[in-house]
Amino acid sequence: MTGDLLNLEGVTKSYASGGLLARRTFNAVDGVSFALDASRPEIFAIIGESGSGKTTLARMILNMVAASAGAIRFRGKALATIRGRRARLDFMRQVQPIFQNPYEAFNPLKRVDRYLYATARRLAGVGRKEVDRVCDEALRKVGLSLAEVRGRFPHELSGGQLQRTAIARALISGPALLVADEPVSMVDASLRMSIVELFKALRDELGVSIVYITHDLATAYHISDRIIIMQKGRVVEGGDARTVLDNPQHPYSKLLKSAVLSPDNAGIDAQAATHASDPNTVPVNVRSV
Ligand SMILES: Nc1ncnc2c1ncn2[C@@H]1O[C@H](COP(=O)(O)OP(=O)(O)OP(=O)(O)O)[C@@H](O)[C@H]1O
Repeated sequence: MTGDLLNLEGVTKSYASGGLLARRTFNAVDGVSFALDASRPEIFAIIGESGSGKTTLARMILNMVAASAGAIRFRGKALATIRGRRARLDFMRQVQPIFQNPYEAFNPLKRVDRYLYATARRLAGVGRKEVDRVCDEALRKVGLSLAEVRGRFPHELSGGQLQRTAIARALISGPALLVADEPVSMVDASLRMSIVELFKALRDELGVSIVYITHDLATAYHISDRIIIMQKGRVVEGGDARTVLDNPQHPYSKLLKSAVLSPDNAGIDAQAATHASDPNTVPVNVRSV
């Protein structure tokens, strides 16, 4: 397929802040632009400290929150124009979320296979007789099987197994894009690399693109094709992951780099760079890098 899978142009999200008497607005996300090519599946990392706007951006890409300005297009269609149940379901089939905490994503009182079955039946429209096979296939793509998770409650699986199950669930509808918001930060450090390695396999074997949101530079360096670095809602630097992280230009990126680079350090985060702020930073259009 040619053209952009995902295209963001000047995407901004404003919120009100302050009390009634000192009301003002601030931009949680401020003029972010980038595009993913439909013909080249990739892992695109969005990196930044807490409060830099990553989750807000993810929620806009998932069409859970509307942008205040700018446009997000998926396969050429502006998300703002998606109306009605059918169009929403169609979008959800193609763009699936992976959330940070798998124990929050699954109700503790509900068996996890119920989620897989419901997704297969309702979202992917799988017939009753095919449900087991489809769920098993999705689980096998993440290194599990239906036999391993059938009848289990969330607490009966490890954090890593549960996050894999969440990824399997996201794969059932055959999405072209996964938006993974801090998908390994609640997973044991020893299992993180195996889950991010799984993203690489999904990219290479299934052709799925992944927006990987993280403050963990080690995993981002290890698996990403391209990255953007966000600070206070703005993109301060972006481009090829290795190029940016090997030779960062922005003071904030330089501090991030000084914190981590080895995959063995997969727990070090970006918070150390909190003070590398430069309020005069000009937003970067990643298309041009
Ligand atoms: N619904 C909202 N109303 C008001 N402010 C909000 C809302 N959602 C987010 N914010 C603010 O927007 C800014 C960006 O938040 P966001 O959660 O996107 O950052 P983040 O980079 O994902 O941080 P974290 O890693 O801690 O989740 C923060 O200052 C946050 O307080």
